[in-house]
Amino acid sequence: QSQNQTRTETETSSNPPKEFMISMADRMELLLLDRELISNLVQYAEKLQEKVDVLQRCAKAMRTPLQASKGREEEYLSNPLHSFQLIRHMHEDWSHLEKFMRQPVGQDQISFLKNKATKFPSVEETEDATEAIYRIILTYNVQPADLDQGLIDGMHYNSSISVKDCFSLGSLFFQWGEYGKAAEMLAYSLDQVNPEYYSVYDVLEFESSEVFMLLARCLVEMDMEEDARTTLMAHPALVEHSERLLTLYRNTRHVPVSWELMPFLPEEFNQICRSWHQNKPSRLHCRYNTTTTPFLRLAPLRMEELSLDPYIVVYHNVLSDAEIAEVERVTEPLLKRSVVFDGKENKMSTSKKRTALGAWLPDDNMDVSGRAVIQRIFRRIHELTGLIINDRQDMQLIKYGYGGHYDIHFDYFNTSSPITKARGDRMATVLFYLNDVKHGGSTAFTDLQLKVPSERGKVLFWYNMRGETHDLDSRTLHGACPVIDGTKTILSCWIHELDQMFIQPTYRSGNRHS
Ligand SMILES: O=C(O)CCC(=O)C(=O)O
Ligand SMILES: [Fe+2]
Repeated sequence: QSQNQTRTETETSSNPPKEFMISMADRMELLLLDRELISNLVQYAEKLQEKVDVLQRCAKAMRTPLQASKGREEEYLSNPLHSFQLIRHMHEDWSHLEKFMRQPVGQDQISFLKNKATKFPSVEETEDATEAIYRIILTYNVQPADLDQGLIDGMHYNSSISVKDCFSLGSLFFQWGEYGKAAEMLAYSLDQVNPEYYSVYDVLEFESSEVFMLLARCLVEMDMEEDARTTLMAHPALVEHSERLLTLYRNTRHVPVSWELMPFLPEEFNQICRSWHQNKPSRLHCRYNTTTTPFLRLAPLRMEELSLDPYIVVYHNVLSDAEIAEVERVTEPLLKRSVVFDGKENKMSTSKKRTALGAWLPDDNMDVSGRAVIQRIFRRIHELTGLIINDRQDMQLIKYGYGGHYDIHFDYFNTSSPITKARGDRMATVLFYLNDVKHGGSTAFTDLQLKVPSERGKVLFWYNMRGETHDLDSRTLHGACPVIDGTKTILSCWIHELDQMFIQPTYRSGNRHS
């Protein structure tokens, strides 16, 4: 389980990369570019076709006068007119034709394509996009055949998937050591091969033998050597190498990438994310909270208790549309990918634990109106929870795109650090959902079998510690399910225990650093 990312991490500030998963506008740009390039390709083909047409006409024009010569060449050449024609034609025409044949065609279209290459997604961006689909497939248990029909978690998306898409997903599953899923995906990729497109595969440098080899390798990893042999034997180019390849795969077993570089999506968590998971019916109720603070007597908020132990409640309609819009406006320029130190590569890299953009609030560069809305939200948190909100409160806006998720984690640190020494650990969490997510993106509490969908204006509040003892409560293990459709924006605010020292009768440090 990962620990929450903290304010102390360094963050990259260079050229902001495109956010294809999060930003519809960035994806739209790609789609429009793709359309432009397809018309460019059609234009290029037309230019080539014009030349082909002219060449065919030339061949026909040159062939016609010779037609009469077939089988009676001597007679033909005894005609002085024919002889003259032949000599003149051979002297002049072929050199002109050579000039024409050499003339480049469609150079403008080739340059156009080349110049647009700077706008193509990078290797990293493409990996991110593939990993996003990997998370959706794994969490929502999407079968390859479902993917082809665009069926995800019980919803129909009007889409399908190509051979190359399947192969690239299969390769990622393989890299991450999910050999069974990889094999399913690769086998499905082979089913999708369309003989009509053989020449297209050639141009796109797609070798079906690569799919067969990777599939065989997965089967070896799963100790299914006989099936691996059959797979290799099924490809004409691999038949004679099959034994050598099998020995190679047997002797060089695959090492999946290190677990730190992979998302952690255990089955217990995934099951809660899926649409058929229903929270256990509780006998807890929904009521208006008018008691926590005097403010609530004037403006009661609809409150729903989700769990009494640990204490988890939901409030509805806490933030107004104007407040949400204001928070989003002031945060937009601050959003960055969170990065963590990757010990293996010895560099900062984007975290696979949480695939989203984040911004710490409030920020020094924020305008007056931005600061005001953040302060108003802090006050609202106090009114809801009755807890003391420090003026150095940590609050983070998190924005997830498709496939965006947060690995299961505890919000407390359970380590000794300057923050925990000064303010204690994170005793409670307040989570504001700023939008409705069309599909996916719920918050899931694994141990409690509890799912909380992202719904605009809703606030989730829970204690990470037991009330009496301040023992860290491991039942609060939770994460964010991958978003399937749309984006998800939340505000996370963590309330520290030592900030409460004047309102709590006694303080105990609980079961720390266990
Ligand atoms: O996005 C979510 O639903 C969960 C966020 C979360 O766990 C956190 O910010 O600590
Ligand atoms: Fe959390």
